[in-house]
Amino acid sequence: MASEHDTRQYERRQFRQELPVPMFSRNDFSIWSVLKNCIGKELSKITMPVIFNEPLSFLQRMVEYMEYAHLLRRAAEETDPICRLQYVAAFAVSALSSNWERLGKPFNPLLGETYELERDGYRVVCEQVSHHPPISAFHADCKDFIFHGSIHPKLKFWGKSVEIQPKGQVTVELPRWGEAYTWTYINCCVHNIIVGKLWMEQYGTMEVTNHATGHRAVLTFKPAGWFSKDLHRVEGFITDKHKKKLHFLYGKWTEFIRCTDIASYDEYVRENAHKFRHEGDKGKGHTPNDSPSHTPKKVLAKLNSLKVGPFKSNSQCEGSNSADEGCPIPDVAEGELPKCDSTYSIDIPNSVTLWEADPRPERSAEYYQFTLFAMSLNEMEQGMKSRLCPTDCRLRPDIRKLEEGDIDGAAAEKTRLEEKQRDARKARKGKKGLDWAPRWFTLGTNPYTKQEDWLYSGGYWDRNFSGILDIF
Ligand SMILES: CC(C)CCC[C@@H](C)[C@H]1CC[C@H]2[C@@H]3CC=C4C[C@@H](O)CC[C@]4(C)[C@H]3CC[C@]12C
Repeated sequence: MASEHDTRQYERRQFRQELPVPMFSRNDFSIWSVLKNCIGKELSKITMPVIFNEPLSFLQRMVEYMEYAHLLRRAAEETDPICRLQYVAAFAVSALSSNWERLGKPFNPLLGETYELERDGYRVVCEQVSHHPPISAFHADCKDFIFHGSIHPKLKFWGKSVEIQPKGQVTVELPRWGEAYTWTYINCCVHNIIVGKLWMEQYGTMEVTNHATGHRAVLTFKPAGWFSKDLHRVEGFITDKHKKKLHFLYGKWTEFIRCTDIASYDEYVRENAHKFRHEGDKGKGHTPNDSPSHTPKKVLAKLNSLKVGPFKSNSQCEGSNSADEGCPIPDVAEGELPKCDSTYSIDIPNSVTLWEADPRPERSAEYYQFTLFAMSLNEMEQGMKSRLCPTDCRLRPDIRKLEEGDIDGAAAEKTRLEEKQRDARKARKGKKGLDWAPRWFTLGTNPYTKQEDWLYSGGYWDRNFSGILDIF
């Protein structure tokens, strides 16, 4: 199939490859000194110094999901529902790849803030639909697919780590096939808040369901594990509606995802049982040979629970009030950055590569570890300013100032905007008929999952922006 050619048929504009100035070093600043009094709190309620921000709004960060949108177009081209699911699942994994090494905090969107992007034949519109709790909604469409969802990122600070549990769901619709796919977000955790180098991992189980056929891709994102053998690894199965396994998917969310048929997978496991373990190996008599004899009992118990099955996402965190108990990843020594064991690479015969991450731009480290796609998201393109909705993040002065390297200016603007938001809320309070409501989305029910969801009410692209509130 010709998906590469397909993307090429769309107008290829040249976007900026770098930000205006390199970022300020954060080496002289300690996150711990800011957060030490906030253990157990929701991070959305904590004001952090701008130095820990990246010059993007969370709405823009959310749109980074679209970096590999060509996979959805590719899915729509496939005539076999299993192939379509493979590409939708690959898209779901690819959407997380830009998070690798991205440890700056995006700006909290102001209530009513919006973001739009038109690229490669698709367009997307986002809106901050709620402030407390913070909820962001997005809706992307083109002739081949519709992709929409909402995120409420719950950030919990646990002392040594910050745990992020994004609530909400995403839906992909392929109109040509009358199909809808949905899945939910997995958790992520930022380590080494007190000492050492920050690092992030994403873990948990993601179920991509095709509601029309009952096919499912159940993907497990693994915690780093002992000696970081499983750092960034993802694997899982495609099953039919009777839960029969059809294909095996494996890879790393930072690099690639591959797919093989179940027969090749079974054979591979039989021949490589000593080095390749997965949830299905449970009880096959294999003992981990990498648990040092001096490992404390408590840690070993935890290790075993991680080794034998898909990681149970947040159960360890719930109801725990110990600061040390947050993210359940005890295996990497405190303060250390896990190194991936590169000799442990798997390549199963008869595999097809569904997705491969593009390398980061050369000077990415000087620019908040942005991908090329991220570099362009806050760009004010020619002729854009007059057409944009007045609530678009590109017009936010604090983000623009940070992008230009003016930390103090950014901090002052951020404070001003947050005060303005507070004043506006106070002014609305108690005044009948002045209740704030999102402009482009309404709270409804997702027709496929029957869950509460924010659905696009349409009209944004008519570009009639009269009566839009001034939030900046
Ligand atoms: C104290 C400092 C280090 C906090 C920094 C927090 C940063 C790294 C956090 C804040 C909000 C977080 C995001 C919240 C929600 C999502 C959606 C999910 O599908 C992928 C991860 C992603 C995109 C998170 C990535 C990490 C993130 C950007």
